[in-house]
Amino acid sequence: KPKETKRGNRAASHKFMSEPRSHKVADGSARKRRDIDEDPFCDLNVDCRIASRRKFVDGKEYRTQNGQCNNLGNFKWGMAGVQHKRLFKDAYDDGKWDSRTKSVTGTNDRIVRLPGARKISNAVHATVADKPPNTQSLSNAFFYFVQFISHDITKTPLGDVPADKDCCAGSSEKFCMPIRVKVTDDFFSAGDCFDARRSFVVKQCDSRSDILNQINDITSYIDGSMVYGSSEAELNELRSFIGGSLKTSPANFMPEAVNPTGLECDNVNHPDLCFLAGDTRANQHPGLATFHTVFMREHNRVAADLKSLNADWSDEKIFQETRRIVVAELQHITFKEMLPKVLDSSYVSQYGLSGSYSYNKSVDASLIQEFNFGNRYHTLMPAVFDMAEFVGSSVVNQVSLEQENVFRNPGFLLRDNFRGVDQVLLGLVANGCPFINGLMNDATRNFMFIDENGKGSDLASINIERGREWGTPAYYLYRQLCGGVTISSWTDLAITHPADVIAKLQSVYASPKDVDLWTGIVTETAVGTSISGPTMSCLVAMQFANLRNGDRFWYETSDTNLKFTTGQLSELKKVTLARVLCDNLAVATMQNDVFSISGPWVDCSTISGMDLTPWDV
Ligand code: HEM
Ligand SMILES: [Ca+2]
Repeated sequence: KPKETKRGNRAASHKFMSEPRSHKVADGSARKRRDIDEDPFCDLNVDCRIASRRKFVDGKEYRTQNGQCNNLGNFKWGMAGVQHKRLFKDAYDDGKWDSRTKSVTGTNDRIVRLPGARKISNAVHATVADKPPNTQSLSNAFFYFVQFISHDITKTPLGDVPADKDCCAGSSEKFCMPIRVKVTDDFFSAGDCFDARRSFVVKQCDSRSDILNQINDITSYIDGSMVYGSSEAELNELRSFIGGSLKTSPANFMPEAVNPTGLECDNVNHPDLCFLAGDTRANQHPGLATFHTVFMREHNRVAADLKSLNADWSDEKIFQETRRIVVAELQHITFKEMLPKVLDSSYVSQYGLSGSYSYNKSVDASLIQEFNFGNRYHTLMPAVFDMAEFVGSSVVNQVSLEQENVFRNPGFLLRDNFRGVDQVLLGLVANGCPFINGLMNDATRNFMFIDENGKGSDLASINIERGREWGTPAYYLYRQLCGGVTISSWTDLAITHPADVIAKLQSVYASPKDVDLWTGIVTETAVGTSISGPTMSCLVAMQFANLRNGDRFWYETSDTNLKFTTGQLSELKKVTLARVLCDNLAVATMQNDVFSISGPWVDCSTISGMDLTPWDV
């Protein structure tokens, strides 16, 4: 049973990020991140007409593992390892890579610096009491599923800092990004420091410039890369090579990692269990790890059914067909169940997220760096983590834990003789996530990833500093781009931000044009019953539209070589997350809509799902 501990006190200097894995360049070799600044993709020209660049099994085409040649004219669009795109020119101080630090109120002769990240975090994002529940009845299952899908889309690797170099002690290592606490507050003392690192970077391909850009470690397409990995090598570690299935550990859990380095399993209270998934962040939280477990099981469930329908299929054929089905389920659930709660229906229709699909080969699905901030829904983080069980016909919380004891602690899934995963899921569906506003609970603002001294870190400060070190321009430009609104005075924010928030922003920033993108968008008032303000909605909708329209393998494709049959597609469209959960967990009762806590709980047998008979070919 995992140990449960108490909150600790303050941080002095604390390493909280996982170690980077070596960056795999296109030729398959691995080089240390700190040695690279050329982008190996810039001069690479892959001709997608060559069959070996794509993936064929028995003459049928499937997605490549790293996303290569999804777009036949531009092999690297949406592929793992490619640069993030920018909507605007960078805002680096030197136009190349120096973090954005200057206020617009300064001049060349008299530079005014932006307020420190922790200062903004304290003034704008701090909660005095735990946040009230949201008014939309959104469940914690919603929160962790949004994270699960976000981990299909973006993962920005960090640069490497040698273990003997201490960024907080003033090391001049290239990728050091110490975030310093300048004034003593309720949790930290002046002089404390979050030992963060800058993201890994490569030179922009345009040879006239030395501008450095961040890259995506994973495929941006919604292709289940968090389940299957973003390279053949990662996938090979996960496959059993028997009957198309994925490896498991006892009681049908994900396999345990041989080498847990960099896999976010280092909670000081339970460091000895670490699952291996397609994404390195799977162990970050038991809620997230539960979805990883469910979709690994779903893969194996579907693979077993396909094998019994088609006894002559090879392991490879069953594997690829199953992956294709599971990816279709993920795409369907994301667009039919998740996005309508993330975005107001006006954005869903304006960006064509619900209409009929037609592939557009000129759409680049690679990650838009500003979406990365738009999609950091960290302000919805629940203060506590509940595990629940059925008692009679009601779901009752059994264990309630402080989040910081749960982070990076996947052992909860095995609790109670392996019933933990079911209890986590019931807890996620039965309990609501907090109100949507720019405030963060202490768990992520003060106690994230505590070390043995109970010392944690501040995700709000990190998100703000991350935007600056990426040279992401300030919020006001995106408000202009997305809403056509020019921000020149504080009152111009009144359309999007409540008065008390504007006052908080004004208490730290010298100008409304200084407001950092993440801070600006998470403090916007959400549109309708969604969880996103107008600028956030626009950034999120833009990326999801690209992920759909720019994906040649989208599950609704009508391409004769790639499409599902009409019978298959109509079965796939019956899938709901509730059904997937019923099929893969030891629960007999579920809500039809697991993203809402408003119920009712119904017998799993009444929740319809897909019938695989149309795959009997
Ligand atoms: C269990 C709760 C969560 C924890 C502990 C957590 C923690 C973190 C951390 C430590 C980072 C890296 C920050 C940086 O160095 O820049 C991060 C990034 C991110 N988070 Fe979360 N997060 C959580 C939930 C979520 C949720 C619900 C979403 C919703 C979509 C989300 C979206 C993102 C995104 C998009 C990034 C940037 C990913 C990248 O490209 O590297 N997170 N999160
Ligand atoms: Ca992906």
